[in-house]
Amino acid sequence: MHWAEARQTARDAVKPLESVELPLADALGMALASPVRALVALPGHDNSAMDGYAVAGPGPWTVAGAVRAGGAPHPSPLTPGTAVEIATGAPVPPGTRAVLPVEHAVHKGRRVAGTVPDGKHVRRRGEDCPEGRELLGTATTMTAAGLGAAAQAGHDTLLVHRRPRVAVVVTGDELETSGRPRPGRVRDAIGPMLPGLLRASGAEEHGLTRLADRPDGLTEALTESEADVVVVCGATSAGPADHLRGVLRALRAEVRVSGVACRPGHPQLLAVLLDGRCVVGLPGNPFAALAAGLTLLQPLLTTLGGHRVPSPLTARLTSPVTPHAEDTKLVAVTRSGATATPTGHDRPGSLWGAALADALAVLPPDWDGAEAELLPLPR
Ligand SMILES: Nc1nc2c(c(=O)[nH]1)N[C@H]1C(S)=C(S)[C@@H](COP(=O)(O)OP(=O)(O)OC[C@H]3O[C@@H](n4cnc5c(N)ncnc54)[C@H](O)[C@@H]3O)O[C@H]1N2
Ligand code: MOO
Repeated sequence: MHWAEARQTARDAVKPLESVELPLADALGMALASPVRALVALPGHDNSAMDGYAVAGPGPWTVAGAVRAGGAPHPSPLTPGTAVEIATGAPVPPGTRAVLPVEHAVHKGRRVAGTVPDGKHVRRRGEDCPEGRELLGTATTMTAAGLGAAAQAGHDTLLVHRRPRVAVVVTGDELETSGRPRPGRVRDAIGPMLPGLLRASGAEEHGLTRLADRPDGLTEALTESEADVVVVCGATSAGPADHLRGVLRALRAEVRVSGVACRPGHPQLLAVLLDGRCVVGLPGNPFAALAAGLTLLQPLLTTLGGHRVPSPLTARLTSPVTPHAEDTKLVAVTRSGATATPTGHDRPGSLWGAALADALAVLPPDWDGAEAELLPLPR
């Protein structure tokens, strides 16, 4: 299957998960399941944009008191020729014509003078956002600023799609999990890489299982997991130790993507189990696993989490790369403004190039050598 079609198939394979109501602080990075509206007008009252004097009528003005933000409002409307000392954010008394900033005020005993145009430095109730207006639409991913905006608008909790739970199964008789690998063995590089990829896709890890290259443990890992998605690493190919496809057949899973025309990441797969949960097979070659993680797993997880499809990012490559004759090539690059530079060192078995990079450039077989789409790498 073509690379772009495989990504779309992954997006379309699932629907957003159910919604949960969470305190603001817990909703960072999650997608809204319903819009955030302003529960109050913003700002909530006419107030001063400057520290200075709220003045009525033409100057000079007799100063008749002071108002502070959060303090008691001025007891009576201002009459022409009077002023009150006022702090930024404090409610302006009725009758206020403008606020004269303190640095523009000339003091003459109990009177102040200065020039200020009508309406200057007064923020009117509702001028930023009227009460009831939608601030953020459904599917917006909550950022730090988004949480602040929701708090300004009077919210304590948000209705968001729950995070997808992902069980990880790392297979391979040859894998070691610590230290320098002994002769003939290799360190597991995918186990340490996946949590960052899952977090960046709005998902959470729900258990990691290590399996030898045998089918029985794999069947249990797929059927007994309570995760929404099971990711199986390193059993996707056609070798005698690659059991994933056989196990999926035995479980009567519907294989939606069986191999993607991309390099690396060629033998990746996506299947849906009879109960609707998904299985993603990532190739064992570590850079191929990363490429597949961005091709099938990330779109699947962002749909489950209810997020919008991000607008594509593009850049011009600073050095020539020859596209593959038939497959989409994924190349590790570093971005700088509108350009991207290949890092090299990005053969399927090596994560060195990807570790130096901040994106993968997507080069289809018919790439014209101009702009390339970039997939940002998780940080
Ligand atoms: N006859 C064919 N052989 C292979 C094909 C093919 O189409 N026909 N495809 C090749 C490609 S492309 C890839 S990618 C790999 C995918 O293989 P598997 O997903 O079955 O993975 P393994 O065979 O178990 O391992 C491949 C390679 O990666 C190393 N590995 C595995 N897991 C990890 C890990 N967690 N951390 C680090 N390295 C890992 C493993 O030692 C092997 O060197 O198949 C090709 N063969
Ligand atoms: O496509 Mo494999 O995924 O080259 O390494």
